[in-house]
Amino acid sequence: MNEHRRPLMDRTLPLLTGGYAWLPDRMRESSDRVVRTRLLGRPALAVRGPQAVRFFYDEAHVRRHGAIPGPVLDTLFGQGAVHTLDARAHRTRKELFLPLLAPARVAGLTEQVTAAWDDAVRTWGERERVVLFDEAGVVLTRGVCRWAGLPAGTGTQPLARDLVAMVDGFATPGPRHFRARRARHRQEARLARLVQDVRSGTVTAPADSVLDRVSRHRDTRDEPLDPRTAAVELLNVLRPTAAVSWFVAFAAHALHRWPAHRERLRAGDGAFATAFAHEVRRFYPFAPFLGGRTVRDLTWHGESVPAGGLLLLDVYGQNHDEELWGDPYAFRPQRFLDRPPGPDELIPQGGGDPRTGHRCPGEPITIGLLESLATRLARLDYQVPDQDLTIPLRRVPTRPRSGFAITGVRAP
Ligand code: HEM
Repeated sequence: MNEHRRPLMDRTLPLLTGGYAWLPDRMRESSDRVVRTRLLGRPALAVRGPQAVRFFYDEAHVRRHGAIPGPVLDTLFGQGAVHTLDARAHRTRKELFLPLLAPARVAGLTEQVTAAWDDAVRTWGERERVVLFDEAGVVLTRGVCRWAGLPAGTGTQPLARDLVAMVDGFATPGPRHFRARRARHRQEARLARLVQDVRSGTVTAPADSVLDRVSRHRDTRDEPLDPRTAAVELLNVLRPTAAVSWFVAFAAHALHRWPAHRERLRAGDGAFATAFAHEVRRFYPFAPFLGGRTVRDLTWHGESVPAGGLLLLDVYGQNHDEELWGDPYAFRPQRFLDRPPGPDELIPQGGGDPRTGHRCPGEPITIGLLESLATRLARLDYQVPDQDLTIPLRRVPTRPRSGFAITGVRAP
């Protein structure tokens, strides 16, 4: 087809400097929501829209093995993580994460996190200034460690800092990236020792807890995970749960800019809390796009990419696509009260089926945590002092620059 139409310049550098806007800007030039480009030295095709989601998640089209750059594995996901597996190896490893979808597990984690939140809030009144992003990271880490069965007394604050650092530094060269690498190295080593202690019986993991399941999990060769890989997968539960702190800071930002939403949250309107959580995840930027290696020559809407290239799913662009959302740059939770999102429409945590594909198994947890924490935020009495609340789109992952500081907290 037309893949040899013109030489493509590698766009890795513009991507690193352009951030969230890079792909949507290129998409704007296309009438068919498809962009041919070159990334990491490979030809690439970027697509968007619910049909494109199904195209992207078809295993006959895309494999994950070898798709994720080393610097992202060494910071965000970990070498050998579930994210990098395909076919039977993926489904076998994914079983480890499927219990996370169960409503009872979601409720259990939400209970632990909200208890940690309520404890923390009682101390905020004594402090001159509280940075919500930082505090939420600690609260979420405390809650998820208890829920996952980690032994008490494993210094929550340093762990929270490391979990947040792993996410903060994955997409950037420089000091943030090296902090992320060090954080991962430290925590993988520590948690690998913990898994060994569980296996040797020195530490008891509560039955059926995440720690217990990771320690006992057997892969396709019916062997336990090596301790380092077990630590990687344990971190694949702890780290993204701590990362909900990004959405907590965004929720605070939304309540500050559009305070009218406070009332329905305060009143405990559950359907509205769900809609609010969806709108926070749609409106605010987090994952810019997803990528996989093409297993054969592929054509989408007349544009082609050869086998061995990259297929990219424009996550941020799709969550702001005018055709899907009508008024994508309006923060309007009501849109999800009028109509719940189709599974391949709202894709901040990927698309398709989390049971068989790579979609995030932590989506119900994220929604549950956001519903509860946004409601608690709406009920909290605080002031928002002068600070830099801009959310720079060139920074990945981004957040309000100040981390969202509050003062004069009065717990309910
Ligand atoms: C801050 C909120 C979160 C965001 C924005 C997020 C986003 C994502 C995205 C974009 C993917 C990749 C989907 C794909 O490759 O197709 C993913 C995968 C994954 N997420 Fe999340 N996630 C979040 C929270 C969570 C939570 C709370 C957990 C677990 C407790 C979790 C566990 C995972 C795992 C294990 C995978 C790999 C799934 C696979 O490859 O099969 N995530 N997430």
